Order: sequence, then structure tokens, then C-alpha cells
Amino acid sequence: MSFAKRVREAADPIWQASFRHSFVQELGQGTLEREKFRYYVMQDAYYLRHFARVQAIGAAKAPDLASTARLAHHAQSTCEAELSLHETFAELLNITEEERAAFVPAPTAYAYTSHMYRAAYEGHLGDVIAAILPCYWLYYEIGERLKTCQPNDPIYEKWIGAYSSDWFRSLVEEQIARLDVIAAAVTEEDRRRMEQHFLISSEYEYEFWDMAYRLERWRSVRPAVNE
Ligand SMILES: Cc1ncc(C[n+]2csc(CCO)c2C)c(N)n1
Repeated sequence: MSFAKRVREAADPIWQASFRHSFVQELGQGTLEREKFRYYVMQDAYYLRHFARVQAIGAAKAPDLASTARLAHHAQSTCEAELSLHETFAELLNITEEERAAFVPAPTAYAYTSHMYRAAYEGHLGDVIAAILPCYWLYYEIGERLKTCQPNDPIYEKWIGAYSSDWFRSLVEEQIARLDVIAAAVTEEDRRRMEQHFLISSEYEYEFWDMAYRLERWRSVRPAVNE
């Protein structure tokens, strides 16, 4: 069995929990409270800004120029996706400049992005891909599950459409293939560490839905946003 398939299986219980999460279910049914989705969109914009930087670290750590080019390209696409996400949803959801200025990353958004930076800082390209792959792959599987849903809400339909597209599918397949090529060439110890990154990111994907559903906040401190 390929490395990617193996870690996907190891992560299956937590992926199933994401599929069942009320945030995902209610998004598909169109019953998700707008406040929760707005909160999610703003936290996700923060997540994407850092995701792009982690991809750029992957580009810098890649051992061959072709991988550097692809990862750098993906970092740019994430920046563009983030910008268009911001523009489209900010308009549709009436997110104001004041709200953006007052934005604070929630503990889970901060912890998840910190986890990706840690994997990238300490490791090689395989660690970066292992940490970022659940983001692509889980969203693709969620897109597949939700694509037959009819939330009867243009905003939720737009979100589902973004993750069930063929374009998105090819992105996921590219990263799965990259993970398998790297995993086949590294040591057993490297593979164990990569599996841990994959599992921890899978846990944080679940926590991210939960964070939005609960409108998570810091208990006492209000850290200023770091770009
Ligand atoms: C918490 C969270 N996890 C995963 C994604 C999905 N995603 C983020 S960046 C990227 C790469 C292509 O742009 C993908 C698939 C998300 N939006 N938010």
C-alpha cells in the first residue's frame, strides 16, 4: 500500500468525525448559522495567508528545481485564492473594514498554522507536504460528499463548488503523488515523523470546524493580529 493511502487510513477516524461535524453537515443542508460561517471565513483567510508561506518554505526546501517551481506556483495560487475568497465572501457576507481591522486569530487557527510552520522549519519537503496534504485532501473529500447537497443558499453553494471541482482534484492528486515519491526515498524515521504531521493536521482540520461552530475565543488575552 502506498504511504499516502496508509496515512489516510490511519487518519480515517478523525476524517469521519470531520464529515459528521455539525458545521459540515449544516453547511450542506443550508442550515448553518451565518455568524458561524462568517467567523469561519475570516479565520480561514488568516489560515490561508500562513498556508501560502508554508508552501513557500516547501519551495525553498525542495531538493530539485521542478518541485521548487511547483510549490512556489502553489504558494502564489493560494495567495490569489485567498484574495478572491476575501473579495467574494467579504462582499456576499458584508464583512466590513472595521471587522477586518478588529480581527484576532482564534487559538485553534493559531495552533494549526503554528503546527505547519514547525513541521516546515524542522523538516524537509516531505515534512511540509505531509503537514499540508490533509488540507487539500480532506477538503476534496468533503467537496465530493457535499456536491449533491442542495443547501439552497448561493453562498454555501459557492463554497461547495470550489472544493468539488476537477481543478481542485488535480491539485490533490499532484500532492498525493509528491508525498509518495518522497516517502519512498526517505528513512523509516522520516516516514514516522511525516505520518505524525499528517495525523496532527487531520486533528486540527476537525478542530477548525469545531472552532468555528463554537465561535472560539481566547479566554483573556486579545493578541494583535500578525499578518
Ligand atoms: C482550515 C482549512 N483547511 C483546508 C483548506 C483547503 N485549502 C486551503 S489552501 C489549499 C490549497 C489550494 O488553495 C486548500 C485546499 C482550507 N481552506 N481551510
